[in-house]
Amino acid sequence: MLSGSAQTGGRIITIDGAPYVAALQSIDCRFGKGDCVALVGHNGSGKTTLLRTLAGIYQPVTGRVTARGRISTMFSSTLSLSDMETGRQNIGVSAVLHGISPERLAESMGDIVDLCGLGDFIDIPVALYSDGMRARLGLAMAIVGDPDILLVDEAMTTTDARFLASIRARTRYFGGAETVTVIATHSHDITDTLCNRAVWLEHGHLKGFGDYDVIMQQYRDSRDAGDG
Ligand SMILES: Nc1ncnc2c1ncn2[C@@H]1O[C@H](COP(=O)(O)OP(=O)(O)OP(=O)(O)O)[C@@H](O)[C@H]1O
Repeated sequence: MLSGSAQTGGRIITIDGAPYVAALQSIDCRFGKGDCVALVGHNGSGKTTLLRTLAGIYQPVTGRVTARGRISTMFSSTLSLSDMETGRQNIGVSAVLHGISPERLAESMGDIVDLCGLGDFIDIPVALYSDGMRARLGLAMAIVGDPDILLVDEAMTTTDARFLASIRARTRYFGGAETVTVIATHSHDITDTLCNRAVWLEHGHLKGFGDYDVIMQQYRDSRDAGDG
């Protein structure tokens, strides 16, 4: 359903005297329906770059990314909530941006609001929200358009485990049979609960890819040995 392959440097290179980082090299992996994938690795290993490449924000210098289905993202860098608007109004704007008709939004708004679990806060300005509340709203806004592929980063880690369990139980994401979810994070207590696959990056290289428990065991062993 979603596959990526990019060839680049994976090192600091100099062009016309200016330094550049070739952030990913020889990445070759494929995700399918039902996968909830953790991107793991040390700081600067390339997780965010891979996520943005999968989202189409970055184009690989060589190689290609193929995605079948609609992609939606929840990235800390682009969690563009309008602070002076209420949570409900922000959901409305997101629905328009995702091409949802007013009729369809009217039908689903109650469920989305309920999913956020923000109670009365849904109708007050977002400026008054905590980080976790903003993340709850951001995740609801990311899935309002019913995407097939959901890409999320550390922004969602400020939500609590109960909320993520509820999202998993009540939506198609985080392991639902018809969708792909990819999570880039250092919060492995979250991915331990949600993910069935893992991509382990090291200095922009694919160090491991496959079954979550197997790859994470290798990753943790490597860290314990002081390699990661
Ligand atoms: N906007 C940018 N312009 C140029 N290089 C960048 C940019 N963002 C990241 N890089 C470089 O790309 C490499 C991978 O960074 P990336 O943010 O993808 O890593 P990461 O695994 O998400 O890191 P972290 O865990 O610290 O968030 C790093 O070497 C970084 O210096």
